[in-house]
Amino acid sequence: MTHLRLTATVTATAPALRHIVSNPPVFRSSPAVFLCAHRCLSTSAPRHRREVDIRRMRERGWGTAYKQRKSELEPSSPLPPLSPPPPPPPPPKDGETDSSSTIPTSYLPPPSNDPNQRAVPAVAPSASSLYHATHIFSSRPPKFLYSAGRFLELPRNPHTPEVCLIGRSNVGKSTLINALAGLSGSAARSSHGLQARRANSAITSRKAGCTVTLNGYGFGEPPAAIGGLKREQKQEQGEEEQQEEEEIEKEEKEREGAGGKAKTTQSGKSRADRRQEAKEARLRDPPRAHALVMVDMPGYGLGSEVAWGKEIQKYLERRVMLKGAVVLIDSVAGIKDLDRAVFKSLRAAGLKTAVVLTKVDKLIEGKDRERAQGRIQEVCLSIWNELRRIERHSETWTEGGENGWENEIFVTGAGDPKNGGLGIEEARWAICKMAGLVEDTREAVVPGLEANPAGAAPPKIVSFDDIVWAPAKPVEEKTVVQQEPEKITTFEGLRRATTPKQSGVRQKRLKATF
Ligand SMILES: Nc1nc2c(ncn2[C@@H]2O[C@H](COP(=O)(O)OP(=O)(O)OP(=O)(O)O)[C@@H](O)[C@H]2O)c(=O)[nH]1
Ligand SMILES: [Mg+2]
Repeated sequence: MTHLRLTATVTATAPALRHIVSNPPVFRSSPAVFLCAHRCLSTSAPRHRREVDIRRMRERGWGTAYKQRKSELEPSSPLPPLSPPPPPPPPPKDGETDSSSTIPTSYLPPPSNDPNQRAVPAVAPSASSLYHATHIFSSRPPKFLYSAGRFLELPRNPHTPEVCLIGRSNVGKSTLINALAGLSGSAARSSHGLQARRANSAITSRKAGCTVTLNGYGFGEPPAAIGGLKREQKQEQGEEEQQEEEEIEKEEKEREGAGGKAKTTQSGKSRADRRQEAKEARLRDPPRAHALVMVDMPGYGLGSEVAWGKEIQKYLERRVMLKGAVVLIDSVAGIKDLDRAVFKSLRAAGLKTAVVLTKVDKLIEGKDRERAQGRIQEVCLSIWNELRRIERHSETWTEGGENGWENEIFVTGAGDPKNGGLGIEEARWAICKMAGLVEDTREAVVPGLEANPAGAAPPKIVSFDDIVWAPAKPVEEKTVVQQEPEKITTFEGLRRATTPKQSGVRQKRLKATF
């Protein structure tokens, strides 16, 4: 009786549940609802658990929240369309200030001639590419694929791009995986035990050394051309293969009957043998089921083991579909010796590398925006300095190189209980870009130079014949008189003034043509 009632409840609510699960950003404000919906849909969850979940969701008024959202979004489709991108979140009301929203989520190195040498906030990716990346991560719940203690225990992956998260123990790798999957701050960080495994989430812990194996998680739908073939297409493909095999068998029988030998290749195998091998390989490797595989690694440092390091090294060097590594650095602790060693390993493996700062919410908490940003910029600068130093010993692992390191550093607060989700959309985008799933369509902008200053009229385009040429100006000689040196009041200022560049007592005559 209970079973029947439960089945009926789940069936009746399934479209709504699926809608909630496929729209995590929309339901981010109600993480409990999202988690419960996620668990209810998971067939592996025990019956009593699902019933409790549904009851809890009702208590939390999920029905009202769902109905409101449903009327705002497209009612018939379980997934929102890919374009146009969703509207940006509404601006905060007067008096309601959210410090995290004002912190830029990615930084670029300063130009070499910048005297301040401060990290420069990067231009945000386009709304549609951000949306595309979010769609890959949250169009359906993640799937826990494997847990391998050794490199040789890893299942084969001949087709799906893989990106791994690597960092010191307790830096927040597993929490970031959960946040990428759409869990809000507190749900992402308090994902423990069997319950987390059942919900296909990564297990997190306050204790260092929680993750001890390489754990793979599948995200998103596979592209239709590779893994997501429709049933008719698959049937057609199967029929063609069968026909071909039959023809080969027939040919060989005829040859054998005529006293000839079966046609063999240089390796001594007949075409039929090779075809058989290929068929077996196809059966061994299931078709592509995801757009992307994320691998959560055991952390290095506190609570780690030497053997893990060896297996990770093998993984970085030999995994065929590994498209890149995301190195996580704790924004409070900054870069450490072990991180430097890992950058060197990535250089040796010739692997594309990106850096993500974690736990930025801790920096923001209780500090004003300027101070928090100053600290973030400091950490970014120390990371770039380190990367540039390590890069000197390689010709290929270079700044911005195809198999080098990304100079854009992303900042996140994946486990922030208050403002969970800080920088997560951008981190998703960076990972998808690494895996070749989205493109960077941003134009390179020189910091400090706006492409089109606000209020300026766009330039008028005229034909070549209509161009009115200005009369040539006579070349004039200009005397540039340098300003009087400023008054030195500090010891630091005195030291600077003694350098030949800034002494500034001589007048220079410069000949300039305009
Ligand atoms: N405040 C805050 N805490 C975080 C954040 N990310 C992770 N944490 C906390 O940091 C601790 C470690 O997080 P994990 O995700 O388990 O770290 P890990 O890197 O997977 O650790 P290992 O598996 O031991 O290597 C947990 O207590 C999290 O709650 C964050 O963005 N903000
Ligand atoms: Mg972990």
